[in-house]
Amino acid sequence: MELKKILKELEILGQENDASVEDRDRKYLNITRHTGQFLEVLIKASAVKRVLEIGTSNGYSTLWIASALPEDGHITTLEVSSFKVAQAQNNFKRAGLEHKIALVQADAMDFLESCDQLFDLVFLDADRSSYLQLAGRIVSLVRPGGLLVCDNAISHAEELDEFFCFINTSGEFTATTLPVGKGEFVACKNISQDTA
Ligand SMILES: C[S@@+](CC[C@H](N)C(=O)[O-])C[C@H]1O[C@@H](n2cnc3c(N)ncnc32)[C@H](O)[C@@H]1O
Repeated sequence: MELKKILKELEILGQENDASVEDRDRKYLNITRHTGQFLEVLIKASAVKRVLEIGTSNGYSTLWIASALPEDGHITTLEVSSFKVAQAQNNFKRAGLEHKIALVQADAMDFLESCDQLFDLVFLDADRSSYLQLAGRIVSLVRPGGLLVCDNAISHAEELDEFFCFINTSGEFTATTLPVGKGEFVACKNISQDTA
C-alpha cells in the first residue's frame, strides 16, 4: 500500500483510538504530521543514515523516518509493548519499508546499556519519566555532529525540564526548542576542536 495512504490511515486511527480508549497503554500517542514532516526535512538536510528511535508505538513516526532515509539508511526502533510491536511490524510490511527498520521489543534501559553503536539521530518519544535516568546513555550514543530530537518539548515542558537541563549543561550539545507539533527539542552534539 502507498505510504501516503498508510500515514493518513494511521492519523485517523490514532485520533479515533486515543479519543475512545481509556487505558493509556492502548493509546498510540503518535507524533503530529508536522513533526513527521520536520523529521523528514531534518534527515534529508543532514544526510542522516543511522537512527535510533525510542518509542515506536504502532510505527507512525518510524514510517516518516524510514521513508526519509536513503536506501542504505537504517533505523532501530524500540518498543516495550508486544501489542504495539505486532501492529508496527504489520505497518512496516504494508509500507514496504521493513528492510530499513529493525524493530526491537525491549525496555529502552536494557537496550541502551548494551548498545555500542553511534547514531546520526536519536529520536526520543517514550516514557518521559525515564529520560533523566537514560540521559547519560543517550548522550553517549549520538555521534559528534549528530542530533538528538525529543518530542513533547512544549506540551510537557515542565516534566522534561530536568532532562533538557542535563543536556543543556552537559556542554556537549547546542540546542533549541521549536514550536512544531507538540514542541521539538533539537540538540546537535558539538564536534570538539581536537577531532574537527
Ligand atoms: C508516545 S508513544 C510513541 C509514539 C510514536 N513515536 C509515534 O509517533 O508513532 C510512546 C511509546 O513508548 C513506549 N515505551 C514507553 N516506555 C518505554 C521504554 N522504557 N522502552 C521502550 N518503549 C517504551 C510505549 O509503549 C509507547 O508505545
